[in-house]
Amino acid sequence: MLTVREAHARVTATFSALPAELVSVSEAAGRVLATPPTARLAQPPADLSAMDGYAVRAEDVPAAPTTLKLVGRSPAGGSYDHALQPGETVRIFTGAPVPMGADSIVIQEDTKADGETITILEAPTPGRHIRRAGLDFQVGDRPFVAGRTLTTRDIALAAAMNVPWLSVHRKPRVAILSTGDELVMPGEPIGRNQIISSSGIAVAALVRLWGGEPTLFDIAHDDSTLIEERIAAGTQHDLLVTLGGASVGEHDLVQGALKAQGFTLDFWRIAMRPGKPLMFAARDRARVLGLPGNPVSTMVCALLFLKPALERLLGQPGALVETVPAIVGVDLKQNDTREDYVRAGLVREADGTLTVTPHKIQDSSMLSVLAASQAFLVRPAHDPARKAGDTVQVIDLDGLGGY
Ligand SMILES: Nc1nc2c(c(=O)[nH]1)N[C@H]1C(S)=C(S)[C@@H](COP(=O)(O)OP(=O)(O)OC[C@H]3O[C@@H](n4cnc5c(N)ncnc54)[C@H](O)[C@@H]3O)O[C@H]1N2
Ligand code: MOO
Repeated sequence: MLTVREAHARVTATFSALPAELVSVSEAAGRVLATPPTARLAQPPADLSAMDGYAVRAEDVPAAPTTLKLVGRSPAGGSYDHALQPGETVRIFTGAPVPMGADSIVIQEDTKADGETITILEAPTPGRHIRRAGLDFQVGDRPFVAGRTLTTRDIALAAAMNVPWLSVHRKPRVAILSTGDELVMPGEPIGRNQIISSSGIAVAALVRLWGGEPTLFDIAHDDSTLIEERIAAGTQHDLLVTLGGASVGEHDLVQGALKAQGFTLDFWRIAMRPGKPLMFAARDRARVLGLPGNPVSTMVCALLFLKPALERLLGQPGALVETVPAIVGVDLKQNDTREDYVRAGLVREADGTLTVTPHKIQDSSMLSVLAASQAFLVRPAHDPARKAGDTVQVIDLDGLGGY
């Protein structure tokens, strides 16, 4: 059996960045940058006032109070186009250009206006309340790097840089195929021995969360011809994810169908729990990730293998999900030969340390336990027995942005 690390390395090695496309800056949040944009203007474009008040020459107001003559106005979006002369002041507003000759702004609270006579009540220091041209960014600045998943903060900056279009990687198109006679979609008529195909819905949501575009195929019942047809349709996508049918029972038909369609099975057994019957297969440019059917196994394997595969398609490194140290709350028995992803509660103590406590039941069919977990406690194969208080590694599920 392969280790998780070996399987991760083999999966990610076969994916590389999809081509770029242009999207409107207003649609670009959450997309992955292919080519970093360049600022097309400086911000601010000129020296601007940071306050509502009066533009002055500091040398005209060596001490307060001093009176100055009001000679004009500079509103945001307008300007006062004469040089300020000795003894003059201009009414100015936040975001408005500072008139030539002025070197400081006195806020209006520190002034008294009487017609065209303005009394300055606080002596300014040169440069006070002026934002210099290019303070935020200069023409030609490139504040982003390729491969960055654009946040709303990035979008604000790119828009301010006067970049209407951004070059991002095309979204990975992922087909999702659930197989099994027992499965129906939520809300459909359901037979006595049937269950809901929850995993297709969950994986489609994960694909969206991780930047891809899912297509949820109709459920394929346990019929090799039908499964083969769906697999053929799946090859039109960047990746086909199959759910279930990966194991060894005679109703587990996905492996056979993949072989019949000319796929080479790279591997189909991983030394992990849950998730042992994970499959990965390739044919030319087509890739199939076969996730095990038990719903918790599906979710664990999606995090470990599907997420990095999508990241690679998006021009990112596709590293294995990171673990962080935590203190285990109970004693743990020695682990066996499979790396364990134990569903667990996670509490952040007042001093910032994390305490992890495994749930009592670890059945890989139990979504209620998964949903009530904040962590996977990751136990390497052959991990020795642990005492309460020992340090272990965990995946912080609440830190995964909606997983
Ligand atoms: N003799 C053995 N039996 C099993 C082994 C084994 O090594 N030897 N492995 C077990 C493990 S571990 C897992 S995980 C499962 C995975 O098997 P499959 O990938 O073939 O999945 P299925 O048999 O089709 O289904 C398993 C289970 O999951 C439910 N399921 C399937 N698809 C969905 C879906 N889309 N949504 C919700 N639930 C789904 C299905 O109804 C079954 O209950 O095999 C063990 N057996
Ligand atoms: O590994 Mo299975 O995925 O134990 O349920």
